[in-house]
Amino acid sequence: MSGIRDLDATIAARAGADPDGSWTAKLLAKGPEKCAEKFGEEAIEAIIEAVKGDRERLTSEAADVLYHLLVMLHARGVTLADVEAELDRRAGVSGLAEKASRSE
Ligand SMILES: N=c1c2ncn([C@@H]3O[C@H](COP(=O)(O)OP(=O)(O)OP(=O)(O)O)[C@@H](O)[C@H]3O)c2ncn1[C@@H]1O[C@H](COP(=O)(O)O)[C@@H](O)[C@H]1O
Repeated sequence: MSGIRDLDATIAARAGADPDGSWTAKLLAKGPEKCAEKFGEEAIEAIIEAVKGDRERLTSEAADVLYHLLVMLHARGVTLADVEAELDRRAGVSGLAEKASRSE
């Protein structure tokens, strides 16, 4: 998934760029709430394509979702490394076992 790391680095680099020349800079300049709103919109569009079963459209919307997720995380100072550390923490723990431990 080096593509995601490259994209994350691009987003970080664009953060201080001129909003007139970068969608990322423009979105970040609008604040974390707007970034979260856009992420929500893109997630809904992906849900619609998943329900419809359009593989090509779902792939495209999934790319939008990942991009907007990274922008939203950046807006709140959460790094991809933070998320990867959380994923690593969960690795090897069954989701069923984790759920059971929460309901005790
Ligand atoms: N992956 C993306 C990416 N995915 C989606 N988008 C943009 O996200 C926007 C969302 O589209 P919408 O139709 O929902 O938004 P809109 O209707 O144009 O805007 P609103 O009316 O909702 O405000 C579009 O303008 C897309 O171009 C992206 N913009 C940038 N990237 C990546 O970020 C890099 C840097 O981009 P810039 O910051 O623009 O230089 C690019 O090279 C890409 O790798």
